[in-house]
Amino acid sequence: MLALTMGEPAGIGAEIAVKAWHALRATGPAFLLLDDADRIAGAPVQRITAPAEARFAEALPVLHRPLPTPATPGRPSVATAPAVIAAIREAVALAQSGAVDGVVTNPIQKSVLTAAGFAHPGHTEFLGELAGTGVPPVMMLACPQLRVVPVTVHEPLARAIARLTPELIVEHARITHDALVRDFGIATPRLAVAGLNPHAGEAGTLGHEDQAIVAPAVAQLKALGIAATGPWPPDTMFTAHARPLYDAAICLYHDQALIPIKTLDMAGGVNVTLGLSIIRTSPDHGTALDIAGKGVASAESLIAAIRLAAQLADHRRNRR
Ligand SMILES: NC(=O)C1=CN([C@@H]2O[C@H](COP(=O)(O)OP(=O)(O)OC[C@H]3O[C@@H](n4cnc5c(N)ncnc54)[C@H](O)[C@@H]3O)[C@@H](O)[C@H]2O)C=CC1
Ligand SMILES: NCC(=O)COP(=O)(O)O
Repeated sequence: MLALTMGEPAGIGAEIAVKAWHALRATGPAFLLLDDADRIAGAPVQRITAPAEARFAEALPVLHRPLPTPATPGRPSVATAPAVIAAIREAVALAQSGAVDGVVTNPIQKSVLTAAGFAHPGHTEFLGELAGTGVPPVMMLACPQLRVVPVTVHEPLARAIARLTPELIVEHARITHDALVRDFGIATPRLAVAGLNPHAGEAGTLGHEDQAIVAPAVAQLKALGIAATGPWPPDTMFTAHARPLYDAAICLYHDQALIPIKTLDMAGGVNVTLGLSIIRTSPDHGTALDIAGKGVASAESLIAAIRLAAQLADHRRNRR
């Protein structure tokens, strides 16, 4: 059993949760939804007070957490932000207590939570606070053809580049390596570290960072016994020819990682947080306010996130 959070109530979260229930009710993985049960349409709802009560094949189990004000599709409100945040907290607590196997989060409207006083750029950092393990929480996006890990995430590009150090790259690569072994069942993960500049700096003629920052990070990783390579020229490392040569690409900034995976497989991509004491996945897309309430949202990425969370939880359990 997994716990699925409501996400932004004015977005597509409830709609794709219902679609995911229809797709998975016969086969699983089973999940419960933390949301206002009164606003769930399109599926039979079972109001539960604890995960163990859920009869997933019969109805969508909902831990009823009423919203203070009805949500209007496409128009997020700061009034619902406390409920959105509380659902994440509660899902994490359920996972920490062992009542559920992991957490799947529906997308949040970050600007609205920020306006309501939420101090984190996104789930990843909040989850690091709630369920950290002494290492930074690391974002991975995964689809069948590719796994990417951005070393810097939600910050202006100029600042992200200024923050790059060999230590930061090594730290993210080590956490990725350990998660690939522990949760993904890959015995000897191969990591490809992206370059920053065109042609990975063209021997220093197109920027110094590849030689000064990325290459030393790769050397440190090799010295640690990790099968790391790079810096890879960023424009060719995501081709069909290159992808089979590594298990995860360590990328230097948000869009270097997310553009290739969303272009390859927006529907099947899953966001996974590495370095937590619990399992957490999420669809790779956002709140899709432009289509909220129209009934046209795809639940494919959410379904992939639910399936992957169950697989990761199984791997972790079996390694104990
Ligand atoms: N894990 C999370 O909580 C995430 C939250 N966000 C947040 O979502 C908000 C909106 O972000 P955007 O950049 O506009 O990205 P978005 O993914 O919400 O939307 C981009 C485009 O993709 C479409 N789209 C997204 N999901 C879809 C689905 N399931 N089915 C069909 N079409 C879909 C939308 O209609 C839109 O045209 C922002 O506040 C952002 O921070 C974005 C990504 C992840
Ligand atoms: N662009 C990816 C993203 O926004 C995911 O953020 P998070 O809420 O999972 O930290």
